Amino acid sequence: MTQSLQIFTSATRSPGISLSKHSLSKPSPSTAAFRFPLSFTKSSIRASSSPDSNPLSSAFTSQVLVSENGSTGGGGALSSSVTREFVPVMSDSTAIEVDTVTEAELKENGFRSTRRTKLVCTIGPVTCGFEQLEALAVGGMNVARINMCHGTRDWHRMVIERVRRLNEEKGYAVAIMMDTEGSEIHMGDLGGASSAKAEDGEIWTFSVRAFDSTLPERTINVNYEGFAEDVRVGDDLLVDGGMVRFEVIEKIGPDVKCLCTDPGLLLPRANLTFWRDGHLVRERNAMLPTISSKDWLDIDFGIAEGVDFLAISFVKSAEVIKHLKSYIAARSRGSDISILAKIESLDSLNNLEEIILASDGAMVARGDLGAQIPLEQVPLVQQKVVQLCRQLNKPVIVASQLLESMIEYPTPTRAEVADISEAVRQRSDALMLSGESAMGQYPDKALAVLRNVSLRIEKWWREEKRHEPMELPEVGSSSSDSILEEICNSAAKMANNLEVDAIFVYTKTGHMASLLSRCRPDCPIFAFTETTSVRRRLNLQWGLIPFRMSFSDDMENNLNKIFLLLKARNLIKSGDLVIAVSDMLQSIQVMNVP
Ligand SMILES: Nc1ncnc2c1ncn2[C@@H]1O[C@H](COP(=O)(O)OP(=O)(O)O)[C@@H](O)[C@H]1O
Ligand SMILES: C=C(OP(=O)(O)O)C(=O)O
Ligand SMILES: [K+]
Ligand SMILES: [Mg+2]
Repeated sequence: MTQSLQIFTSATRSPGISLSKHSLSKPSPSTAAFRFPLSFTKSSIRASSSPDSNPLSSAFTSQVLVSENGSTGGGGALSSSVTREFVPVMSDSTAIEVDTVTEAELKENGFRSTRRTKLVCTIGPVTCGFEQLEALAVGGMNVARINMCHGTRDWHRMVIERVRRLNEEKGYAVAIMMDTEGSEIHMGDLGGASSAKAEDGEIWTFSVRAFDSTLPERTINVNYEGFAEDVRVGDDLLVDGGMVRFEVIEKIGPDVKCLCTDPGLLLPRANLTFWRDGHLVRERNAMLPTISSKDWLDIDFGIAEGVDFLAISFVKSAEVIKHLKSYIAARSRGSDISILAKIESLDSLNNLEEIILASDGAMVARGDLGAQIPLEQVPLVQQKVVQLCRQLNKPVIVASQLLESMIEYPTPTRAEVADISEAVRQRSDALMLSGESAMGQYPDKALAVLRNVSLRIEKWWREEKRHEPMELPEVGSSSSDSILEEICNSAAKMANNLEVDAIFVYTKTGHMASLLSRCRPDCPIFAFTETTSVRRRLNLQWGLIPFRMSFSDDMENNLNKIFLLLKARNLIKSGDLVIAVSDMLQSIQVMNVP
């Protein structure tokens, strides 16, 4: 039986919202009398509905319209007049696109076991091959990140093409994130070396000179012309936020002589910050534009290549995000690139809420963040950003050094596992690998650690019923937004109380799926959407399993079709309990799969 709660609003919406009971299915005595007792248990619902009494079971003989391009359309799908274009739905299970890894996971272990936390992998020299990309996709990579700090545009184009091919040929929906270089101060390329070791007591030269051929020994190129002018003797120079530390001892024209005080490995294009009297010197950085001229060219490249996400480095204010959004809107109408703000500078912390509100999501970029604020504050900032993003309904990624030791070693440290657990426990949308997958020795093992720790913590969370209440303020401004939000909040609550197997959501733009994801329900959320790009973008959000298929405005049709398609692929079975919501119809339906 289908039990539905439908919300009717008057044409003007203003005179108030009336809640009313209504069934989309044939009226039956039980649905008409339906009230929602929250003490209902899953078994009591199961016991009260038998497949035979389900009006939906008649749909098994129905047929759907398949248009010339192979997509299905719903108009009149249940009508009995069958024309040449109609083909039986039972043979049309390919009309739904779902991630091959998720499909295998669902078949093997059922709904409860699917991973809710999404995984982002930075692609670099060790993972740019087709087979290596495929291995990451098999291992659960939801988003591939390319970092414009490194590599040529041709190299990035090649990676994008390979990910696309992987999606097309092998049925994945790996999204692509392009991360800008940003215009902070960083070192040059180390003359082609993959790293250089700086030892305690050594004197190194940091220079803004352009060296034509090979770099002199113990010399580092700096990208920022004002560098030699700005630093002072006695300043501390931190590479990558303190991985290696120098003290400025002498300035000679464009060269700055520095004494190594904390030895370590220098990596190409590593970030540089300088500190004076215990404070970050940032006057000059504040003058640098967030989006450099090179970044603008990279952004044009990203738009042309159709990347799904643009992650903007060193965001200082909401204005830069708004400016970028209008730039993209003007350049490519109808573009649906999501803009993620990287929270990695002091300025971003001062304008946090505005920045997140202006963006489509955020990244806690702990690498550079740890170079700008005392390290012991980084976990607090992480907690705050993750929480704020969820409240504002923006996906959030926790990034950098999650498994740093696995660049070199095949197993993580206990501390790294604890760090990942904490990010999962905070219920961040996604975790990210950087050097571990870009240039480490064990990219697949690192990904497996993220996957296994996520699964374990999520399972523990559900078993212990640890619903940490979080106030979810209204994010929309119109009354129809409020209705959608209430529907999602209620549907998620009902799903937990009734222990349903899955929530189904039909969403054109992905918005309603993200509102459900924000509630972090116990069960997975099957998000059905019509466009491939929305499907890829939903892949970054917690708990969503995005499917692509076409659907009509008729929810009953859509549900029938989905049940048939999913059953044909053994992804659901009769008796599974689902809640269905849609942004086309303001209703919540609870039903057993016929
Ligand atoms: N496209 C690339 N080409 C070469 N090396 C790369 C590439 N992307 C990443 N790497 C390597 O992986 C390391 C970690 O990547 P990431 O964290 O994204 O950059 P960064 O260390 O500059 O913040 C980089 O320092 C670099 O050595
Ligand atoms: C993710 C980060 O940015 P990038 O790797 O581009 O420096 C970071 O700083 O943590
Ligand atoms: K970057
Ligand atoms: Mg950074």
